[in-house]
Order: sequence, then structure tokens, then C-alpha cells
Amino acid sequence: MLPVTFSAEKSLDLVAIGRLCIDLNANEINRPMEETMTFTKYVGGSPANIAIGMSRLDMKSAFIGKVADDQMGRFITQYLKNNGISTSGVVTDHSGAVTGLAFTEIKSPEDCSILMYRDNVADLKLEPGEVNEALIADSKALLVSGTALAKSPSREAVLLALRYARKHGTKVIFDIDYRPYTWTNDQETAIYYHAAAEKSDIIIGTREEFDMLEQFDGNDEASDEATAAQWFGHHAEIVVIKHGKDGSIAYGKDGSSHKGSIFPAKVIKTFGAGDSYAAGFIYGLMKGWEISRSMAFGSACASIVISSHSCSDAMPTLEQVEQYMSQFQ
Ligand SMILES: Nc1ncnc2c1ncn2[C@@H]1O[C@H](COP(=O)(O)OP(=O)(O)O)[C@@H](O)[C@H]1O
Ligand SMILES: O=C(O)C[C@@H](O)[C@H](O)C(=O)COP(=O)(O)O
Repeated sequence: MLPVTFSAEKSLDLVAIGRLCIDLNANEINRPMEETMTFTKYVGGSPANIAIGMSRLDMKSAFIGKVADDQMGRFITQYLKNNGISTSGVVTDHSGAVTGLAFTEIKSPEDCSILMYRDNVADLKLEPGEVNEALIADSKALLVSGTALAKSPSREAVLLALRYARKHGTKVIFDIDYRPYTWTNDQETAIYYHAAAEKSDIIIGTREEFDMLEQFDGNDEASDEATAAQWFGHHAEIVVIKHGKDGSIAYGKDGSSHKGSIFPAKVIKTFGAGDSYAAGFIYGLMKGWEISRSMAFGSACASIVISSHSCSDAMPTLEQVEQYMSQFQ
């Protein structure tokens, strides 16, 4: 039996909803931000990275989001188009909002952090009326980034997108994607994360992200197994808990559990690991692979991306992943 069955009727594989931003990745690595002088510009934002990752793997992808009416917004939209991603669901802000920026600090391969500039950002201005129902109806899966739930009106837009997905038999993949900068308080975070997780078929997050989601649920010593069981009580069919360099663990609603190991990497920076892992994992599931094989593929994608300078631009093609994995067979 397949771990998840995606509709064969739909012409798109994945539509992602959430932020389209800019990553400014430090060129001078292994030093603090105070001493970092130059950066390279890439398209960023976790759901954008995942959509780009899927597209590189030849999956038909689309995006629902809002960009600023400026050079950065146009750069992002053009990059998506150049990568074969449908931008018919990408709208332009006209309220004077700006593009979100993520400056990366690479002190060492183990010590990386992100400095986010997210005041008055266009991505969080997406209105419910701007959510393209037809794109969701025509996609096998909707990928929701949890950060898009942080503020209205993007929050309501995402909740509506979730309703459209359930209405049209589009599988919901929820990447918790917790970024503290955008949230007001923990209670609010847990409430809206719950609303999305309850409607999701696949939930992906780190242990810390699940702890954020479940913090008021009374699971004092939340184990990965208890986390999975909690969400199988709703719509979830697969729950994936990521543990950085310790790999990942996935649970299936059929009672199965799958330990994912990592591939060796010449780590430049650790960000981008989760997004590339998600792209590879979703790709595998959509190909009808077993959970373990999909996890291995995701881990290989992650190793490639963390050994590179960017997140989006470094997303590997199928050929690159296969070649990389073949070294370890
Ligand atoms: N140092 C590392 N070496 C090799 N693979 C890694 C490393 N860190 C993360 N990964 C891979 O990326 C996956 C996701 O990483 P993780 O750090 O847990 O997610 P996130 O980037 O969302 O915090 C891991 O399950 C693992 O497969
Ligand atoms: O998500 C962002 O806004 C920034 C990303 O583009 C980024 O570089 C990053 O943090 C990737 O996240 P991860 O895959 O969870 O490490």
C-alpha cells in the first residue's frame, strides 16, 4: 500500500503558499555578521525554496503568494518563472510593503544563524480573496509554510487555502517552519499551528517546532511517537520529525516508523537543510516510493544543499541527486 495516495487527475504536482523573500548569504564565511561585508542575493523563503526544489526535480509546481511592487519582487517572480514555476497565483502588493530579507551569518558550519528583516513585508499581506482556488484544485498537494499563519491577512488566506485543499481532494503538506520573528506570542503560535496541523495529511517539523505546536497540549515529555499519534487522530497520514545531523524519523498512520539517516556533507552552512529535505521527501512520495526511500532521497538533497552556498539556487536536479547517492551504494 502506498504511504499517501495523490490524485492522478491533477495537472500540477505541488502548489506552495507563503513567503517569497530574499536570502542575502554571507560571502565571507566563518565569521560573525559584524565582520561580514558582502553577501550574495538569492530567492529565499522556505516555501519558495521547496517549490524550487520540486521544480528542479521536474515536478510541476506553482506558487500562491504576494510580492512587493519593487525590484526585489520582480526579481523573485522572474526567478520562479525561469525555474518553470507557475506564477499565476503570485500577486503584487500595492500598499507599499517591502520584500522580506534574510541575512545569513555563517560563523562556522555548526554555528549559523539568520537575521531576518520582516517589518511590513509583502508576503504577509496576502488576502483571502487573492488565493487562487483553481490552482489548489488542480494540484496534487498544497504545501503550507507555518510562518504564513503568523499575521493577518496572510493567516486567513492560508486557512482558506486549507479549506480549498480539503474541498478538492488536494493533499495538505504542513511544514511547521517556525520563525520566531513574526509571531506575537507562543499561545497564538500554538493555536494557529493547531488549526493547520489538524487539516494536514503530512506534517513535517523539527522536534523544537513540534514542541512549539504542542506546548499547551499537556504532553509534558513529548516523544516523537506521541507527537505522531496525536496528529493521526486528525487527518495526518505521515508525520516527519527532523533532528538535524542526527537524521529524522517518520511515522505512518499504518503504525510504521522509519529512521532516516544522513548523508555525508562538506557543510558550508546548515540552513536550507529542511527545505531541500522536504523537496526530496515529497518528490519520493509523489513517485510512489516507500517512506524510507523518500527520506533517504530527501537527506541526499539536504546534504547537497548544505554543502553549497545558497538554498534555492543549490536545489539539485534528479541527475545530481542520483549521482551523489550512487557514491554511497
Ligand atoms: N550536518 C548535517 N549533515 C548531513 N545532513 C544533515 C545535516 N544537518 C541536517 N541534515 C539533513 O537535513 C535534514 C533536515 O535538517 P534539520 O536541520 O533537522 O531541518 P531544518 O533545516 O528545518 O532545521 C536532516 O534530517 C538531515 O537529513
Ligand atoms: O525561510 C527563509 O525565509 C529563509 C530561507 O530562505 C533560508 O535560507 C532558510 O532558513 C532555510 O530554512 P531551512 O531549510 O529550514 O534550514
